[in-house]
Amino acid sequence: MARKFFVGGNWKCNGTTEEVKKIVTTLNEAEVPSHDVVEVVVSPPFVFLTLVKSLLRSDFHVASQNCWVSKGGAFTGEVSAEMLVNLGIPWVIIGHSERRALLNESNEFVGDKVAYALSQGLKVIACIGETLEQRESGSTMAVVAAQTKAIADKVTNWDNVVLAYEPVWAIGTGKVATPAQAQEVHCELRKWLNQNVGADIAASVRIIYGGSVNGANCKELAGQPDVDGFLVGGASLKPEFVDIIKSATVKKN
Ligand SMILES: O=C[C@H](O)COP(=O)(O)O
Repeated sequence: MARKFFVGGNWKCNGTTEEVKKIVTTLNEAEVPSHDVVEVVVSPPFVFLTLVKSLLRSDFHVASQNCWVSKGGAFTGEVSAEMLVNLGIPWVIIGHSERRALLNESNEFVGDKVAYALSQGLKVIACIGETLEQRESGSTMAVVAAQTKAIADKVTNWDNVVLAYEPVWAIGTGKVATPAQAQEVHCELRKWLNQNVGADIAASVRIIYGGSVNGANCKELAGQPDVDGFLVGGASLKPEFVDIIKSATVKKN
């Protein structure tokens, strides 16, 4: 089954109203491959979600950067999956390494969040990835398999899940994984899904790469057979995000 290329832009905790409008204008004016070729989702901070949704071209979609693990209620500062659905926000990023590291989100908590968001009808970009120490000690696959298992334990239908492999050592550091490093982990993840979840799911789930992706390195990464797109941080705030979207055409060549 062909996996449609997916490009996500994670704006993280950045932007003013004016800056957000400027980024959206750039995206709206960009000539990019059609929606048949690439799916584009941008993820502004909560406070800008409705503004971006109202201004953004209709072939691109928006994602929240997080949501609460269960039904809303007395959880000060949190935003529930129900609220995102109510606002017409189709996607949510869950388990980003910044939340795992800074807010102590465990594998199990991330798995619960993914399952709850899916149960409410959201589509999920689920993030996994190893630290530099874990990579250097040779435990990359054990770490990402455990993170994926915590999701697989709670999820039966993977139709609305995109798996984002984001090695922590590559995030915001300018040290992008080499195409071979990315391909190796993506391929192993697909094998893990094949053995532990099912052949159809392994073949159809999109595994995207994140970590210092930019306009210069995206094409070579996109050329790897198991790299189905990107989750972009810093470069998604810049015009070069358009070049990253265009790298989807590498799959057609
Ligand atoms: O979610 C995106 C990743 O954290 C990558 O961020 P980056 O492109 O700034 O390295």
